[in-house]
Amino acid sequence: MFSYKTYSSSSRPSSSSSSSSSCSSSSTISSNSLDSNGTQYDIVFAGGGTTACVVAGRLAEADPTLKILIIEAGSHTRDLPVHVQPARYFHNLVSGNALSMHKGVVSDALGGRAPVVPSGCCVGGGSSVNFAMYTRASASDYDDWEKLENPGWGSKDLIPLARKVETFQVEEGSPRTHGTEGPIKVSHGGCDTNIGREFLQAGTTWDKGRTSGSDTNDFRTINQYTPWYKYIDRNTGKRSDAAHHFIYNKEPSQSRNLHVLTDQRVVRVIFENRRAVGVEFISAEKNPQDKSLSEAQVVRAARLVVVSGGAFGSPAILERSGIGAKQHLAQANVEQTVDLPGVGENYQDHNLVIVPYLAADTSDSLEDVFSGDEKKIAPHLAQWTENGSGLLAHNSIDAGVKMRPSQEDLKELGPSFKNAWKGYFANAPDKPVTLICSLAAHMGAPPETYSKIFSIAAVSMYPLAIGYTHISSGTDPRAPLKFDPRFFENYADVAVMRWSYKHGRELARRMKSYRGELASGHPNFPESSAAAVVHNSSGPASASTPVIAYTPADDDAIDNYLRAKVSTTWHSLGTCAMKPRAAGGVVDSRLNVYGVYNLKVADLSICPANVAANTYNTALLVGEKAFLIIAEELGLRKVC
Ligand SMILES: Cc1cc2nc3c(=O)[nH]c(=O)nc-3n(C[C@H](O)[C@H](O)[C@H](O)COP(=O)(O)OP(=O)(O)OC[C@H]3O[C@@H](n4cnc5c(N)ncnc54)[C@H](O)[C@@H]3O)c2cc1C
Repeated sequence: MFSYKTYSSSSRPSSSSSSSSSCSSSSTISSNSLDSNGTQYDIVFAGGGTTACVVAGRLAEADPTLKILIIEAGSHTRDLPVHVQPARYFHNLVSGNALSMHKGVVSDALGGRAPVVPSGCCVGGGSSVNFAMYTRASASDYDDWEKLENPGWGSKDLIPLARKVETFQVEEGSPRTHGTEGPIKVSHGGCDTNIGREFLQAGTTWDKGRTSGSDTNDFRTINQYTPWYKYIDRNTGKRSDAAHHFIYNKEPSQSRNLHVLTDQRVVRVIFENRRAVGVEFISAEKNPQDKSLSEAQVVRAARLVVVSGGAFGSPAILERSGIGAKQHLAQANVEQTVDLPGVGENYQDHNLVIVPYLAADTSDSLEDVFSGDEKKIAPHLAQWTENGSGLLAHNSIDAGVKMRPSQEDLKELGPSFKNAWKGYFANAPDKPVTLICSLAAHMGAPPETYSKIFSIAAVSMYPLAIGYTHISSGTDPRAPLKFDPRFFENYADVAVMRWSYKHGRELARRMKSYRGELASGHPNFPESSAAAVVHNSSGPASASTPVIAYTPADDDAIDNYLRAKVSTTWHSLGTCAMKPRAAGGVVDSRLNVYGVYNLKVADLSICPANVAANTYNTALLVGEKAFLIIAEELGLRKVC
């Protein structure tokens, strides 16, 4: 077992990160040491990602006397170009810096692959590394949460918080659903691309069953081709993440008692008589000499411990604290203190394929900014530095559609999807089945013969796959997790992606920039098939060109391709679900962990069910709601 060292001003950990040492150390927010006044805080956050930043930042504003500590496994992100310049997200993804990689088990459903699901690992978590795509859930998603005995979590409660959190810098947005004064900025980004415009053009001229509009993010609109907005500040061109907009932006008067300790991993929560009184943590950096993990430290929380480690980190912290299913705890030599079999179960994500198409030389592309070559990036950097515009203030994604199938589409989706449709979608008209968008970019190595590529991404919104994540070590928070997302284990999930691939392909070949298909990024159709890959094309198909006819052999080729290619959408959630304990719940509707006191979970692990959107927005809403709950319990009535 660990020996504890309790923090005092003379026993501070040293920073293990170069990026954190490059941050200003003038305020407690940027330094990497504990409060010199002592070891006890009012509230300690285990994890400093998206949701934690919202809750801690709001609490610090509401009561600057509250002593708050955030312990984050990753490093500081303050003013670092790789985090604040939006298009650098691709670099983060390729380098794996500021990410944790979670490797799943080898799966037959994925053609023998082991899926890898990254999550954010830095101050700001996912919000500081994500693609900055702005989409919002369907109102019925939150209403479904409320029906699971979660009063106060329905759309009528959360939509006002969605307005509160954002400033929508797009003229077309309705003030009924969009905000004008919140810290998180949403805009078109630094420019728009011809690829986005062509996608909208193809959708509205060819796809007669769907409409076009300016905003599909009012929690209700679906089946509409619209511009796709971004978490980018129109005025500065900077990423609108939770770290810079809830933590690093604080005035000294609000941040004196708000402390962020980076590069440290929380091992477990410390209890006295089932009351959470602090956490134990160790350096996040694995030191080969440190076999005993003997340098564990403890910090105390007088009023509350909030576990905010995300869908992977939070269940792991609970399990190492003795909270979970006996079988999983026993395998990691952890003594069970609370029997909560739902911990680490109910893992959910979205399925993604990004399909590449050959593009005309005149097409806009983020290939230079994605290249990582600073010489190619230089002109974009100059423009961004001058006025925050251009492709560096972009994510390549300008347009999309949330798709719900027509009767004809339902035939294509086939019998495997029938029960899902009847049970989940048929009576919820605001729920899309898939989301399709264009990218002025190629998310892979550049091909040898063509320099320009655009892509079409398809994301299924409610995969039936439900996975799990559990600890493999009871003492080492750096040990890999036992993880299986179970992607594609239900054939209906494959059918949804096959339909999405076909629809996206029809759109792509009608876009003005279309010049054919990058064969390595498409199914291996028989050469004689009418569906065979088009190696090059002089231009697009017309709107009236008949759709491609696929044979059963073609469908098999698509299925095999999807099994080989499908990936995470980085939207992990659900592993400490907010629902009744008897139904496998981990937290109640006030985010309290069942069976103990003074312990809450606040992040996307609490989602009891999936949402039809990229998940940053839901993390912001969970943060705003958690703040209201905690503020009320602390008696900060002014803000409630
Ligand atoms: C690559 C990527 C691209 C994405 N793209 C988009 C997008 O374009 N649009 C969108 O809406 N959403 C996107 N998302 C999803 C979205 O960003 C996340 O769903 C959201 O940020 C999750 O918030 P969270 O608070 O639940 O967890 P996180 O933000 O992941 O925060 C959890 C934090 O806890 C820390 N932690 C974990 N365990 C410990 C421990 N033991 N001790 C200390 N710290 C710990 C982690 O390091 C992390 O910083 C993307 C995510 C990723 C990773």
